[in-house]
Amino acid sequence: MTETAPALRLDGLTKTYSGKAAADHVSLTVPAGSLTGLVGPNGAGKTTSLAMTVGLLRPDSGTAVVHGVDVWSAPAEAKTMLGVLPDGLALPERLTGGELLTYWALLRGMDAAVVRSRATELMRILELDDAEERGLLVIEYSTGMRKKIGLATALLHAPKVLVLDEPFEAVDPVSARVLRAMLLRFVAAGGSVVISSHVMSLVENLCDRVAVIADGRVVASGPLSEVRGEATLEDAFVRLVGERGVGEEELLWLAT
Ligand SMILES: Nc1ncnc2c1ncn2[C@@H]1O[C@H](COP(=O)(O)OP(=O)(O)OP(=O)(O)O)[C@@H](O)[C@H]1O
Repeated sequence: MTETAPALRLDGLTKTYSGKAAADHVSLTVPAGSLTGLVGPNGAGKTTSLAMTVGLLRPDSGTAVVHGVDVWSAPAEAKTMLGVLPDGLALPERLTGGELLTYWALLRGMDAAVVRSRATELMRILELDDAEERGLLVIEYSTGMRKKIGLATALLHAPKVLVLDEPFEAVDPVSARVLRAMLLRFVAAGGSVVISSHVMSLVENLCDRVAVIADGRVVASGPLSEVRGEATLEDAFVRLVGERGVGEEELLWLAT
């Protein structure tokens, strides 16, 4: 690990499905201590890029390096530094949240007492403690609760870099505030975060850097103020990715 290295350096990450590039030479630097928002239209390549970044999807070409460690040539070392919330996280469902966290952490070789105390604290802060007391299984969780337990698994081993695919999706406003505070605390303590999101106001309020991806390519990246300029992030986003309205002659049948 190199202390002066950026938290993440993506260089030319490319993934092609049936001749079409889902990610097309995606390059991005995430400075240590920053909170970066990754935004882009549906199907732009955000999930594909993040999955290649954290070692879940093998790139056709390109590299992903976390604090100087190549994710694909030194995966074990890289993954100790990464906390990941993947898209559509498949969780073992016949466990309570607490059991899931314990199982996850013991697989990572963590000390059982440390796991117990961190899991209890995380579940209390994320308001999953009540469900745990009732013995609720993850299969019985709501969508937002599943997102929260997924986040807890990402945080449990105290990573240096969090890569979170749509962490705020389906999370209620009170929990979203808690999550924001947790991420800001994480960054203040020297961690680095990348989140993907479709909620421009959230990215604008939370992130200090932003990357816009469209059609598999990074079309803008840098400090939030530079990417959005004088406009709002939403306006800058629409300008960068193109606008699509509903024509006067379209969907007329909806009004009949
Ligand atoms: N396993 C796959 N097989 C074939 N095509 C895929 C596969 N995974 C992703 N794609 C395609 O790659 C493109 C990028 O998908 P991706 O999920 O990365 O987009 P996204 O930006 O995360 O979208 P969203 O905002 O809707 O979640 C899409 O056209 C998608 O259909």
